[in-house]
Amino acid sequence: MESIPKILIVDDEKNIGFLLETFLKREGYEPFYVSTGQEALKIFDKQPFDLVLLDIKMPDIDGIELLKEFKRKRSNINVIMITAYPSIETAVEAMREEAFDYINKPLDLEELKQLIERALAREKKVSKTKVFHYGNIVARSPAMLRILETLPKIASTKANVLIMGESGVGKEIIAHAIHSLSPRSDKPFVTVNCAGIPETLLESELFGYKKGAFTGATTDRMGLFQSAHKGTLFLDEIGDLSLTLQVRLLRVVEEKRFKPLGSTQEIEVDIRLISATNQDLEQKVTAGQFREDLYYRLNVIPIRVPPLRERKEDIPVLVEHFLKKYSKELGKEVPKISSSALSFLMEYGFPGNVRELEHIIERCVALETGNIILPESLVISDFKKKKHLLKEEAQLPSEGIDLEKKLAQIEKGLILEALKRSKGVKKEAAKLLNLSFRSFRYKLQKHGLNKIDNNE
Ligand SMILES: Nc1ncnc2c1ncn2[C@@H]1O[C@H](COP(=O)(O)OP(=O)(O)OP(=O)(O)O)[C@@H](O)[C@H]1O
Repeated sequence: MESIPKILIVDDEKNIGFLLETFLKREGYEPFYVSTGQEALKIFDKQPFDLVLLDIKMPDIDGIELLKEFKRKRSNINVIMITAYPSIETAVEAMREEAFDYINKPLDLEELKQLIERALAREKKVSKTKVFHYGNIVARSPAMLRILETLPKIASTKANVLIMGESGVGKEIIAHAIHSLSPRSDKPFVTVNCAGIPETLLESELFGYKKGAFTGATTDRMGLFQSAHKGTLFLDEIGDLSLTLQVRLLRVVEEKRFKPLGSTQEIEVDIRLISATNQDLEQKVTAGQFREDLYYRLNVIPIRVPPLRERKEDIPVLVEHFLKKYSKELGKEVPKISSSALSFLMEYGFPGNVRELEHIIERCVALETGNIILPESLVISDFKKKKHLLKEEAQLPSEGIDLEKKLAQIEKGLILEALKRSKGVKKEAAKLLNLSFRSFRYKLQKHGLNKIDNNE
């Protein structure tokens, strides 16, 4: 079933806003009108709009600034600019900031209708290969897109969510997105890591204590349950929670109230619980290590995040995302990744999932001096790399291969890499490959690369 396209209208002239709202409803869309830039930014974070109609002249935030902000938040959002003062400069600027198009006031509704249809058709065309940007989350794999598309709906309910997946797949970032999309977004998002904290400490962290509850409790302390009141509590590594704490947690989940340690008074809380685990909780339930009743209470909406090796389409977009992120942080120009380095990453198994990829790219950006990332810049533990390369070298598909062709491909790849690294200086490229200039030139010819217009 196709959903009705949601369109955000941003215009300080209320009569135009209402006119557009009525018009779009009549055309079968779901419009949402706001009259200020501030409101627009707020609502944009909460709803998955398909298109934005944006007035270029806004009193509180300039339309172009808003456009930039929308694009920063979701680079693939289609925005049509509305302008009362047609000027080449503003139109050019809007297009430079990647607005879909612009339309002049007084509005020609027929023209607008066609523009909207074109913009939405483009959205549909690219949706199969689109890169999803939500806040800090980027994804392209169908598996992740399916998960991300459900988040606004999940966020609009109060149901508890259990996110399952290996370490580093992005469970916390998803939990955070659910919170930001929810009506609780302006209330706290509190994270608790249930692993590695001794039971008694975790208990006092979660529930807080009264002064004198135990030796060392010199003042009252508010627990995390209370800090998350009206907001979201994210319980990471829930599988590590002791059976005693599971009982206490179950009570809070069921009764929405609890007593801090040493207190006789109950505190009522209104929290949405999102839990995460990298363990097989069902198996823990069977083994008697996790309470079944608690499991069902926490797992009202399950989200299973696949490991990165099962959604390789995400690797290139994540690489690009992290390259930009860390170049910006370090004040460097964004480097490009060579095709050989990218293919290495595409083949790699990422036992540490997205976190591992993020660290690899962070290190690369920090250490890289050139503007192209080569396979050797990827600091993956040597052991893993060697094992991986050996596997690569020894791979022979069951149907066999055309050895000559394969070797020629490898040769061409290495020649291109050498040329890149030597910035096109052929003599240096030849040196990198331990070839005489003559045989290097011969090989360029053989691979049809002799047209490369570079200095020798
Ligand atoms: N789709 C994504 N887009 C951008 N960044 C991501 C994505 N997925 C994960 N990350 C980044 O990878 C790192 C690990 O993600 P996160 O902490 O959410 O994983 P996790 O599954 O909760 O890990 P753990 O089980 O170890 O707690 C974070 O820095 C996060 O920002």
